[in-house]
Amino acid sequence: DLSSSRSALISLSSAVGGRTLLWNTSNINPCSWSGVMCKNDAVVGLHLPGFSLSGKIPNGVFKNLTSLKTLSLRYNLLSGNLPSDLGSCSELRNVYLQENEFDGEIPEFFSQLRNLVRLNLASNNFSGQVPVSLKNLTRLKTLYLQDNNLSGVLPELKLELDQFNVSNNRFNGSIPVSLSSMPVTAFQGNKLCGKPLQICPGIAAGTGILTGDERKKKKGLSGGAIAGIVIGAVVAFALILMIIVFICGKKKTKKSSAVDLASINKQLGYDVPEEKPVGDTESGGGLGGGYSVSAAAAAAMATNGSAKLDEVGGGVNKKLVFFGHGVGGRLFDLEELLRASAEVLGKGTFGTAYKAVLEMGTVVAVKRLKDVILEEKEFKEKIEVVGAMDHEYLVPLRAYYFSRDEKLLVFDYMPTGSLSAFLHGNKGAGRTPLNWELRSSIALGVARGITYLHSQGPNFSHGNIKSSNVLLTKTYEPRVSDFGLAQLVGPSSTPNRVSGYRAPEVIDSRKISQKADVYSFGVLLLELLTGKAPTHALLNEEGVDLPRWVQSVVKDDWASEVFDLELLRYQHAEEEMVHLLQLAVDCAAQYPDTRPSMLEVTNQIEKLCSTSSREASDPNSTSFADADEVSSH
Ligand SMILES: Nc1ncnc2c1ncn2[C@@H]1O[C@H](COP(=O)(O)OP(=O)(O)OP(=O)(O)O)[C@@H](O)[C@H]1O
Repeated sequence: DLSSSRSALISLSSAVGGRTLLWNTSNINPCSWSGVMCKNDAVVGLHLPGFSLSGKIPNGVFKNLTSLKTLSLRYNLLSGNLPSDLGSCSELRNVYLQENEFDGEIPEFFSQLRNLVRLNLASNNFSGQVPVSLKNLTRLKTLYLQDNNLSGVLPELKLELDQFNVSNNRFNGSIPVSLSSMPVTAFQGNKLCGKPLQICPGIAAGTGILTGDERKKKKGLSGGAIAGIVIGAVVAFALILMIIVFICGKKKTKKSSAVDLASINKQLGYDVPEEKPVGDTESGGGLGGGYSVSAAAAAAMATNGSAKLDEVGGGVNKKLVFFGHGVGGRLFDLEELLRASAEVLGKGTFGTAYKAVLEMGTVVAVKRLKDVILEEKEFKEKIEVVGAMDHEYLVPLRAYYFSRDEKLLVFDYMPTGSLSAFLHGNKGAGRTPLNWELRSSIALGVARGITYLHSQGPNFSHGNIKSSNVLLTKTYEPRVSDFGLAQLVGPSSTPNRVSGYRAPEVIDSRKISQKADVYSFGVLLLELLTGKAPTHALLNEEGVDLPRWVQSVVKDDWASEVFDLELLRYQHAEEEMVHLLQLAVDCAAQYPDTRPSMLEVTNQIEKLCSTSSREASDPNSTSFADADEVSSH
């Protein structure tokens, strides 16, 4: 009953401390305490991830919490053995104990928790063997044991697991057949062999698989082993050869990208002297990346006047066509653009993007389009529509250039890079963490930008919404880029790789409906909340996309289990996070008709952001403890 659960939680709190010390224990109803979830007057969930808990969990806590369905104590500093009375929580479905310092063996009692679906014991100090009795857990879908000190042979559990990982332990022997379809990464960092890793030495074809123990008994090298070693040596040699070839190949491609802008000059009719790879010369513009146009090429261009330009494209006077007032109020000509020192920013679906630093320090991003199949007139019409878009949260297209051989687009340069790089790039020291306020304001800005595009008419859509197309200003304000480009290029350039953002109904990526944009935006929101890239290798190996992964976790668990680790410390905002998560899931609905419109989405995010800023500025809710109580309902 609730009162015994209450005293159990109080004894837990006094043993492990952390943020459970903020529990208002004078309140006789523990269901209002942060992280405690109740249903029908029973505690069914205990969610204390990243709560700064430390020390040992005393015995006797869990025998008074037998209705628990979910136990999440991940990312704490809990140590010692798991208390044996945890085995009495027979309703448990989800157990998240990863990233602690628990030690001892994996208790046998887990095998009595017949409802277990997810068991995550990763990144602890567990040792000993994996109990064979886990095979009784017929509902188990997730078994994560990586980064422990477990040893021995992996037992044949014969479970239908979706997620499995035992990497970085001390297991040996052969991998059981029922686990052979798991990815290689699930087993790395052990002394294991057999599918999906290399075949175990000493197995003659058809003789079946030996366990580690059996193999130890076999002395000497069998014919198979010798053959294995020989084949291994040959393969290793071939690999080294391939790596050498690959590295040489890479060097070459670097060289060619180094003079990309110079080669544009050539095509435009300039006399470009023999190119020198910039990596070898001094990069004149002083750009760290060093992909500058060689100084000699620039000099040659400077002496060649715009007369030469007239010859390109059949005598039509080709120049940069500007929209509005140029970049930072400055207009420049093609020559100046081509003279600029340039640095490759990256290759995208529609071509390569460069950063170009012009005279007087003006910086622009230039996109060199490939595979444009449109005639000039049609291209002009379409690009003028893009150029006419004018909104705070869009990256403005400043100018374009069209000739038979070259199509260039000039945008404002965004110094902080893309949201994608920020979310998934370097997470090390020196990086500004993306806190909840930043993430929600980025979500709002992007939503406003897309809503603006959609408001131009029913046929207006972005067509390629993803986190690498959300660029950030110095103050981390978002700017949506790349809108309308999918319509300019031929089918070969349309993003056909499984991107994770594309709505299921989309067949032709040049024709993306507004509702398909909404889907992509939903995936982008999920990415912001979970910190997981929709193209995340782990997700893909499991054949699950981000929306389905989130839905499965939310359905049989608590929504907050999906949030990015970095967001865990903003628990005062959990209610808003859960709201945004729900909105994201709605956007990424399977059927277009059930998705909200971008305008509705923007309105909802606006509401959500205004509540959180109101709370933050409300003097009555400044105390962390109070804020916490509010969010736990
Ligand atoms: N205006 C800009 N300012 C700063 N960086 C930019 C700008 N435009 C693009 N980039 C960066 O250049 C790189 C390549 O961009 P690009 O848009 O060509 O490809 P993408 O976004 O990866 O894919 P796609 O072509 O499908 O949109 C990206 O990393 C992007 O962050």
